[in-house]
Amino acid sequence: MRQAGRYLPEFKAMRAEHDFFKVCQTPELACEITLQPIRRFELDAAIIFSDILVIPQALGLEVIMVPGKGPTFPDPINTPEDLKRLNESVDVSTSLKYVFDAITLTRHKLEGKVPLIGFAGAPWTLMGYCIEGGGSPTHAKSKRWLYAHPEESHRFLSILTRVIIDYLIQQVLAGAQLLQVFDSNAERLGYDTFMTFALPYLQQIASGVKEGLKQKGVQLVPMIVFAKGANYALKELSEIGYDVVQLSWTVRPEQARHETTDVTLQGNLDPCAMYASPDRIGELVLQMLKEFGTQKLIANLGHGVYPDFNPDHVKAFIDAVHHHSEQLNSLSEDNS
Ligand SMILES: Cc1c2[nH]c(c1CCC(=O)O)Cc1[nH]c(c(CCC(=O)O)c1C)Cc1[nH]c(c(CCC(=O)O)c1C)Cc1[nH]c(c(CCC(=O)O)c1C)C2
Repeated sequence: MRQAGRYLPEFKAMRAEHDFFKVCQTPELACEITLQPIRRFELDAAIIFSDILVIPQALGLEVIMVPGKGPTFPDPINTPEDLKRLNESVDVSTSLKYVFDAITLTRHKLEGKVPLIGFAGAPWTLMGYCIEGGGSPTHAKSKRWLYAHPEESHRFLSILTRVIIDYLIQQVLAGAQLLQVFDSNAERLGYDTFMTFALPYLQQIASGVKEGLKQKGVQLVPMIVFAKGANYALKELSEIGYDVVQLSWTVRPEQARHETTDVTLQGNLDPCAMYASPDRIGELVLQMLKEFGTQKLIANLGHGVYPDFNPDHVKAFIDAVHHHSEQLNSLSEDNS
């Protein structure tokens, strides 16, 4: 959940010297940034430093990081005709080799201390960025495609799905021990559009990655799905082959437990809770752990950290998770 980026002074110092995508493309730098939060905090896992937009880049689209604005496509996909611009036969093993090298290097440097998470953007979210040309408050341009060009939308989503599956398989071969798929723009969809244009592709990714790893004789890794804000489809999300469902802060833990079957949940404290005092953060963590229960839970925020978070408050969150979960676990052992 963006644990490395933006709010850490050591990250800001690195970014003052290097362009964002240059850092992603330089394994030594990406590895160093991945390790920064691990050195500072008692985290239980590391997430490789990269971005979901490296896939559109691999497909041939230009993406630049504009200071104060975020990732920007100077020449986005406007019409179905523009799909011809995509390099559909891209070989990710060469074009995204820098990610795999960063993963392998980071695995070595972690020396088994914590597992390393790899990730990719989901098809709907990546399609959204390619069409909007960057972030958007409504996603009206990309949603327009779903209604005005449904067939071409499916074609676009299928192209992305194939590349994502290949990319995730190769992350595991390079050393990733868990995989997270980010459908951050799911919150823009409703039940029907999500079931038509997002869920089937998320399902194909889970089954495609597992099948691909089996064929290569490689041990499967747990997979996490994050369809941000898709609280209308929690049941469905828990039934499409992922081991973990990440939740945004907009759903009650009790409701999520009730609606999902047999998956681990991940989340879901409001990231803005990091603006509270460290003591208050501790209370909120305890409440969250009580509501979820400490088993089948990966305690986390409900979305990524913001640039102006105080690292001491992030530390308060992480330490409170360990402290309160140990206490709750020992209480339940005493009772059994
Ligand atoms: C997992 C991850 C992501 N980005 C980054 C990581 C690396 C992990 C880490 O920082 O610890 C670095 C990562 N990516 C970015 C930054 C900030 C760049 C900087 O230093 O200026 C960092 C640290 C840039 C970025 N990249 C993106 C945005 C959002 C733009 C928008 O919609 O308005 C932004 C601002 C796209 C993006 N990127 C990502 C997502 C999915 C998660 C989420 O919903 O937050 C999304 C939607 C995923």
